[in-house]
Amino acid sequence: MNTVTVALGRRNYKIFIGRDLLARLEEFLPRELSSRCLVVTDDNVDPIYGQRLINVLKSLGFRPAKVVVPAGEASKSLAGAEALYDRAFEHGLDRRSPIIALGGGVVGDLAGFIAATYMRGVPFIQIPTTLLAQVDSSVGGKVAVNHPRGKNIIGAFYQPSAVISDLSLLDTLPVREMRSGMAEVIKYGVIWDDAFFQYLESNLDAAMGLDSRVMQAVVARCCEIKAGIVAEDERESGLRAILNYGHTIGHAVESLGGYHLKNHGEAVAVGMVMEAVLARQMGQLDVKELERLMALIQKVPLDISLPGEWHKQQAIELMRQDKKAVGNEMFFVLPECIGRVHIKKVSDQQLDDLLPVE
Ligand SMILES: NC(=O)c1ccc[n+]([C@@H]2O[C@H](COP(=O)([O-])OP(=O)(O)OC[C@H]3O[C@@H](n4cnc5c(N)ncnc54)[C@H](O)[C@@H]3O)[C@@H](O)[C@H]2O)c1
Ligand SMILES: O=C(O)C(=O)C[C@@H](O)[C@H](O)[C@H](O)COP(=O)(O)O
Ligand SMILES: [Zn+2]
Repeated sequence: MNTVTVALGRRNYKIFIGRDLLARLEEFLPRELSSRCLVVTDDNVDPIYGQRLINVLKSLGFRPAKVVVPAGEASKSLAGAEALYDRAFEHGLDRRSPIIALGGGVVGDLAGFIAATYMRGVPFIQIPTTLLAQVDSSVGGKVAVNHPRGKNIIGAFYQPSAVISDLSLLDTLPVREMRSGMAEVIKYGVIWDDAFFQYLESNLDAAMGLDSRVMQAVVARCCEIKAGIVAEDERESGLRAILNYGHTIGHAVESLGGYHLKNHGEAVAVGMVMEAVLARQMGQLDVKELERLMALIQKVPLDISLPGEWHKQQAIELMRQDKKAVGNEMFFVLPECIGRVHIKKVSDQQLDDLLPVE
């Protein structure tokens, strides 16, 4: 097992990474929790792991209630949140009652939003069940629901008390979701660590085949990188924005595809390639580095074509709502080489030159 600490002073917490951790839950939970707790999961994960978690919690003396939301991005909404508040009240949760997210990034972001706001904050435990959630969304405290006009618009920075990344939960993950998670894995190589990118170039097949040693190394390295960045800039006043590489375009692609033509990781893969092409057009990225990125993404394989529902002007409007934008000015995370990115203002003309019409 690996343990990674997110160093935030009194709000320090640990990420536990290994196989078969669910059965050892007691070792990882913080002390002084109330017995009543709320498990949030979705209707794909619940039939596979829901009852197992409930049984473990009961064996530890907890009195768990469970909310099962429909799988998919639509559950990450204010309406979805309201149902969870109701359940929290009905079950008599108090300020020491943990909210436990058992699922992918959708469940984690939604449950975290409830934990941040119910009674102005209750303990939050992440048990991520997708690769994407284990390497990214369960770490760092960005919790949110979507607004019809934009993704993650209503949210908070609210850190979990512990993250339990049980790698054996990935055994049942559909291959499409493995590939999607791999996009965010590749992101860490581009923004921070060429050696890790090289490791992926050599070990991608083993990772996709869920080789235990490789998967352990991959999830641990991603968490280490994210933990370091979040510890330095928890609320994204500077450095943390590099975690948003691929997302300015990616979020627009995800939204234009109605959140189903491309899921989050698939859209981020498109965004990473297009933002690398933008860096290249601006004379900042060597063509060989762009080719390395495209080769690794295609090896996953992830499809880097735009969704059928692509409309250039709508995409630009969506990009203007990006949280890195200041007034009318748009900022992008652009690679200089594999392992190093910087944040750069991009003009309307530069964006117009990059994006295809249809
Ligand atoms: N907070 C953050 O820092 C952060 C970072 C990255 C992404 N996100 C958000 O995360 C979301 C995407 O997360 P995701 O890719 O995990 O998607 P997801 O939560 O929708 O899960 C993907 C699919 O896999 C299923 N699933 C989950 N675990 C499974 C398992 N072990 N076995 C079988 N099926 C399983 C789910 O039911 C779902 O159908 C987006 O909303 C994105 O905005 C947040
Ligand atoms: O943790 C971060 O910071 C990230 O940006 C990680 C991203 O992968 C993630 O998709 C995040 O939810 C995007 O946040 P947003 O601020 O662009 O909504
Ligand atoms: Zn992301």
